[in-house]
Amino acid sequence: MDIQIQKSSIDNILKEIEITGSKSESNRLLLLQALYPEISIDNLSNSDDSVLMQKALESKDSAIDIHHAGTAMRFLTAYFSIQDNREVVITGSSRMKERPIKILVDALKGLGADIGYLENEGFPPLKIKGKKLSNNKVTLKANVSSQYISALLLIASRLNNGMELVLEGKITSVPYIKMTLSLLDELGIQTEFKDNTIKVKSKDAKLQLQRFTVESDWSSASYFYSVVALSAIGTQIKLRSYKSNSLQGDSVLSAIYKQFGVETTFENNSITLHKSSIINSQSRIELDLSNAPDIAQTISVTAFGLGLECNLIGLHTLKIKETDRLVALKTELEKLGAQVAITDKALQLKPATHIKGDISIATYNDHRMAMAFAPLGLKTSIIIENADVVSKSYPQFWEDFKAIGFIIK
Ligand SMILES: O=C(O)C1=C[C@@H](OP(=O)(O)O)[C@@H](O)[C@H](O)C1
Ligand SMILES: C=C(OP(=O)(O)O)C(=O)O
Repeated sequence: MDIQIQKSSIDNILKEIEITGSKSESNRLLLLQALYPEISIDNLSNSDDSVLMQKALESKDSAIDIHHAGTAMRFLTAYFSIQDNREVVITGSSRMKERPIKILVDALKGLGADIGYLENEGFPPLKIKGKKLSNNKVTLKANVSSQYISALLLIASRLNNGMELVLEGKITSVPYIKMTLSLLDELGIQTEFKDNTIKVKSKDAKLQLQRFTVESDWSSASYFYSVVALSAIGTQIKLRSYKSNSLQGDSVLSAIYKQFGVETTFENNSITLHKSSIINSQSRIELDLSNAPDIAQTISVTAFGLGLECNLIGLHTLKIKETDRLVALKTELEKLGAQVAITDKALQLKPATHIKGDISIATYNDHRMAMAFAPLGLKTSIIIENADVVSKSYPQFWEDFKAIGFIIK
């Protein structure tokens, strides 16, 4: 379903939105809950990816289809590798079959796992024969996706001798690794991350009953940051339920969006975003997003909407996400009149003086393409193709967008 967003504006009355739980925290906690049933989880994400993760963990089938859910694919590969005497085929969407998994599979095989490729070497679908893993030390490349590392860490405490991971190369998406380690620490699983080595102690005993409340999703909050940045001075939106000491790396939004004139106030488990200043059109946005890749699309579109120059680096993981996000961003921003240059890891946007109207934005089965471009409805009338892709991480997105004042047909 395509939708049309008419040129809209947000009034000055404070709007409040409750955003679903973090997809990253939820998918980790679901896997940990399968390993340690003493865990209970509040404010679980209602995203497609978390629903698919939960169903896969509950399923007794020998065939699992994880659709577009990358973290779920990687985490479940590790999980099924240690399910003794169970054989599973895990597959996904056609895009999932193009998203590399060899680094993780090689690491698991190094630990003793039995995993085979059913189509192309290095890519899903995989056939996994679960067994007890005999080794505990493995070396892997850390500059392609942190999801491989988190997948290993999540099962590490269930191995007889724990796990020692030696990470090669520049470690990417580090906050996601730290999130995994923090959750293990909260469970009383001992971990150590020093230089390029991570150690996790084995924990076979039962845990004390543990109740976790998932913080709301910061990547989803980015679209409201963009809305406030593109709105008039005085515009405010309140988002629940967030905290200042987040486990999510995308909470860096509160610092980044100051450059777009948006101030963030933390109070009683919520954040209020407030457009407090107009940004000089000569200013330039320069960011390294290797620790926060999921907000690259939002930031590029905000900068374009404000007519600012923007240079983003550290984008090397974007090519293997739901789509090649670098190419998708360039193609769709240029339809609107932008001038964009990309490499395999960087994006440069020239300051724009005009935004074309009634342009139809393709979304490439990527939720973040749909949500990142939507705030441009404050500047022009825009069409978002296959708008229901948002359900991958944020099923209520369009309802919430209407609730803050967007006119959607
Ligand atoms: O571990 C996680 O929950 C995630 C890690 C990141 O992936 P990469 O490490 O591949 O960049 C991020 O892009 C993804 O949306 C979620
Ligand atoms: C990259 C993402 O998800 P995944 O890798 O889990 O498919 C995302 O949500 O932006």
